[in-house]
Amino acid sequence: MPKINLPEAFESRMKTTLGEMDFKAFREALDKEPRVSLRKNPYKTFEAEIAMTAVPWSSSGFFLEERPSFTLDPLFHAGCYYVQEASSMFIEYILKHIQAPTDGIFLDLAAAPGGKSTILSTYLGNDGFLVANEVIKARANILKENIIKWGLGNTMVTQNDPEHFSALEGFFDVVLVDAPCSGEGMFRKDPDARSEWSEDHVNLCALRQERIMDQAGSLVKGGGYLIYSTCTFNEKENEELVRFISSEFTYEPVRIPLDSSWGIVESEVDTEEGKYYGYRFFPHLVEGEGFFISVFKRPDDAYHHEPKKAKDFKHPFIKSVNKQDVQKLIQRLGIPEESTLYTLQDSFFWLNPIFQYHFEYLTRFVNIKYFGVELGKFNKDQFIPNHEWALSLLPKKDFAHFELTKEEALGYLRKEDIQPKDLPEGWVLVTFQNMPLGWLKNLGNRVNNYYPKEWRIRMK
Ligand SMILES: C[S@@+](CC[C@H](N)C(=O)[O-])C[C@H]1O[C@@H](n2cnc3c(N)ncnc32)[C@H](O)[C@@H]1O
Repeated sequence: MPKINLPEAFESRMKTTLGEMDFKAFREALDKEPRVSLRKNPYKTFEAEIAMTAVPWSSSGFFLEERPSFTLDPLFHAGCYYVQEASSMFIEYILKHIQAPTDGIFLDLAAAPGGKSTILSTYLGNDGFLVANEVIKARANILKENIIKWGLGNTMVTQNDPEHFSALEGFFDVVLVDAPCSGEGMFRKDPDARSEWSEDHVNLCALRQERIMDQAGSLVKGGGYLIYSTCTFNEKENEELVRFISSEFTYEPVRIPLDSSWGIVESEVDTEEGKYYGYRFFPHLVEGEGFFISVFKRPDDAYHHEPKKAKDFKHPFIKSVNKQDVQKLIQRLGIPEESTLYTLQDSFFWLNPIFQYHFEYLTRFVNIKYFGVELGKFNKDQFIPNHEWALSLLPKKDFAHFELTKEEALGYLRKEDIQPKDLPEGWVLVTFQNMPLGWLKNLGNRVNNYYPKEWRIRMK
C-alpha cells in the first residue's frame, strides 16, 4: 500500500505521460524520503561537520546523508548556506551555460522565499545587480530576510505585481519566472500540495502563468534571456506555456547540454515558431524534486532599454547622501572607499556605486522593501549598527568581535539575555565559527541582545 495517496486524475495523467513501467518507479519514488540538500554561500565559507556529497550540476550544492536540525545550527542563521532541493540548483548550471553577464541586471519576478534569488545573487557577486520581487507582502518579508542573511548587498527586494514592471520593457539581462504553480513536484515533500490539487486548479494556474509571462516576456533586453520554471509535471503549465511565450514574443530557443547520468529529461516542444526545449526533473530519475525549466534568448537586435539619467535623484522616501557626508561616514564606519549612501526613515543604506545609475532609475517604478545593505542610524552622536550590516559582507572593523560558544550562540538567536564571559564593552559583533550572527551591546552592568525579535528561534 503506497504511503502517499495521489489524486486519481493526477495518477491517470502521469500513467499516460510516463507509461505503466515508469509510472511504477515514479510512484515508488514518491514514497521515499526526499533527499536533503543545501547550497553553501561561497562568500561565507565554513567547515561542514557532516558528510556531504556534491550535487553534480551545482558548484556549491550538496546532498546530506540525513536531516540535521538546521534551526539549531547557528551557521544557518548566519547565512552560510540555504536549504534547497537539488533540482532548483540547475539554474546556476543554466546561467553558466548561457554565459549570462555577471555584471548584468537580473530580475527574479516571483522570488519568495528566495532560494533561486540567492543563486542569482551569488552568480552576480560584486559586479551585477538583482531585483528580487515578490507580490505577496508576507512572503516578500521572508524574501527580504533571506536576502539579508545571504548578505551580498547586490540585491533590491521589491513587492510588486508583475504588471508594475511594464515601464521596464527591454531592461533586464536575465528575467527568471519561477511561476506559482499547482506544485505536483512537491507532492512528496508537501502534503498540502496534494490536498490542494485539482484539475481546475491546474487550469487556473496555467491562466495565471500566461498573465505573468505576458508581462515578463517583454522585460528582457536584446541579447538577454528569459527563464521559465515550475515545480509541476503537467503540460498545461509547462510545454503549453513554452508555446504561449514563443507565440507572444520573439525569442530564440535555447538548448542546454545534459550529462545523461543526471537523469534530467529533455522535452522537445513543437511550436508554430519551431522547436523549443524544456527540461523535466522526475523524482524517480533525478535526485531532486519535480521541476520543469525552459530557457529563451531575446534576439540581439531586440529593444534595449537604457535608463535615462536624471540630474538629481528624487524619491518620496529614499534620499541620497551628499558627497561630503558620504566621505565622513566612510571614515567613521570603516566601510569601503567606494560607497554610495542613501537614507530611508533616518537609516543609512549602502550601495555599491556601480549599481547607482540603474538603482536610481528603478526606484521610479517599483515598491522597494530593501536594497543594498542597511547600516544603521544615528542616535544623537552614537551610530546604532543594524543587524543587516552584521550579516553583510561589508567590513565591521571598528567594532569588537567576540566568538560565542554554540550554547551562547543559540541563546543569542533565541534573543535570550546572554552574559558571555569577558565580553568587551560597547557594541560587539558576535560570531560563531567566525561567522557574524549579530550585535550585543555591553553596558557594563547589563548586556543587551539586538537580535531581531521577529527572527528569533523558538525551538529549544
Ligand atoms: C514557486 S514560488 C517561488 C519560489 C522562489 N523562486 C524560490 O526559489 O524560493 C512562486 C511565487 O510566486 C508568487 N506569486 C503568486 N501569485 C503571483 C502573481 N500573480 N504574480 C507573480 N508572482 C506570484 C507566490 O507568492 C510565490 O512566492
